[in-house]
Amino acid sequence: MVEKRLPLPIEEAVRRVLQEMDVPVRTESVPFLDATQRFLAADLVADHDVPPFDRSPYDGYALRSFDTAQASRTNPVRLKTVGEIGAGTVFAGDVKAGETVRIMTGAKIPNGCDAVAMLEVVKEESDGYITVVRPFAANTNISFQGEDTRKGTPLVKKGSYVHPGVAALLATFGYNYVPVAVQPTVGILSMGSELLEVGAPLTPGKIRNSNAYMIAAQVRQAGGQPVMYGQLPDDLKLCEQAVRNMLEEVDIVITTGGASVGDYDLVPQLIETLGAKQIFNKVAMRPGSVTTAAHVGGKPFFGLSGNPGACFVGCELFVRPLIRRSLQAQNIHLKKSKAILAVDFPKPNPFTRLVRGILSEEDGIHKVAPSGLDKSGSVISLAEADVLIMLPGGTRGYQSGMEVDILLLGEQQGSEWPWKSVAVSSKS
Ligand SMILES: Nc1nc2c(c(=O)[nH]1)N[C@H]1C(S)=C(S)[C@@H](COP(=O)(O)OP(=O)(O)OC[C@H]3O[C@@H](n4cnc5c(N)ncnc54)[C@H](O)[C@@H]3O)O[C@H]1N2
Ligand code: MOO
Ligand SMILES: [Mg+2]
Repeated sequence: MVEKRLPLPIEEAVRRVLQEMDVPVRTESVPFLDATQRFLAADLVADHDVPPFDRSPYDGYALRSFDTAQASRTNPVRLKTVGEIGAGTVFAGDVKAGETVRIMTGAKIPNGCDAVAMLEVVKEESDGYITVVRPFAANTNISFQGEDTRKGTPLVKKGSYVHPGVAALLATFGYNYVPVAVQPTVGILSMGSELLEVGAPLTPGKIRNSNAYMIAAQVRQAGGQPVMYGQLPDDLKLCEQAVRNMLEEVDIVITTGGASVGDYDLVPQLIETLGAKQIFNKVAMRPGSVTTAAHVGGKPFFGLSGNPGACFVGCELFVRPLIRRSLQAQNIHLKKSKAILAVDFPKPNPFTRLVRGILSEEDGIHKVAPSGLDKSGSVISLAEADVLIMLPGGTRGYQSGMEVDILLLGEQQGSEWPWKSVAVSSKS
């Protein structure tokens, strides 16, 4: 008789992973370019005003507004050009009454000037003077020191993802080296006698090991460092030794395959021989119901399903938040949003379904539809999926036009806790 497993609601399973497992938070300082797509390990606070000086937003002439107060078509005002400055050059001295400085975008406003006239609105004379035929109020066309931000302003929080905008701020404030969270190492082992190396030709009964590379990409996207432990046949001794090594060497251990109840499914035996503390071995979700989570002395061990769809979902739901937490990210879970179902799901399912889906927009309405064959064992539908459509388990199906929750894939902002409003069934 096969062991009866007790399925945990997804919310509870995620909660227990975060409660009972830990990945240490470590920080390091890395050269700037290595910090992009990493997570900041310190708050970024402006240590100077931006811009750091009053500057011209246009190519033109810096002048004293007072000089132009009476200027008009019938009363043109002539100003003497006493200098020329481009960005990076500072005009030495003070600009006096009746004088102007030719100034380019980004150059510091010369002392004495309080306005800039764009090149297009002045007449340049051949005798070194310009003529203006309208007044320029004080402060016209000036980008003021500190208008972007003031010294001392908190700008980006510790745990933020270093996207291009954050990179711009880091450079602005002189971060040659950037304090970032150390990427936790995640060991990945594929178990299965049917598995071929990626480079091997197909032979009868065998398939290529796609899960390991999928997980590696997911780990990278989450902010971790994948460590490849290859693939092994369904042999307890070999797999046990490999997992023991992984437990010594990496922060998080992942196996894929053999998580179910079959003759060659080794995860249950591995849990026993390793003396691991099992957190769950069944979750009330499809795919991914056979996901196993355990820890050995606190070190996380995930036995993800061999079915690619189930393996993918298990990694996104359980591994990703652990990685993100060790990076001190603010929102460690997939971002939740809402969309309108574009197809029917008439068959009720006792477990919550997480359907690989494509998000699209039509007349301002966001719609979701499956990205392909939605079987746990299908791999092709993963390629185009940009969301997981959440269909809570229960006794009813879902119809096109209904609003449903979705989890966005490959998105950096994340959700604090996307599970609250999702009803899940605990029926096995
Ligand atoms: N009697 C039952 N059978 C099954 C149950 C069950 O509850 N009772 N659960 C089903 C569910 S749900 C899933 S999901 C799968 C889980 O299977 P395992 O985690 O044990 O994985 P395997 O048996 O090793 O392989 C399943 C499937 O996936 C392919 N696979 C395995 N590894 C890889 C890899 N690295 N890359 C690509 N594909 C992989 C493998 O060839 C199999 O086709 O169990 C159901 N059965
Ligand atoms: O774990 Mo299985 O994926 O429910 O399909
Ligand atoms: Mg199996």
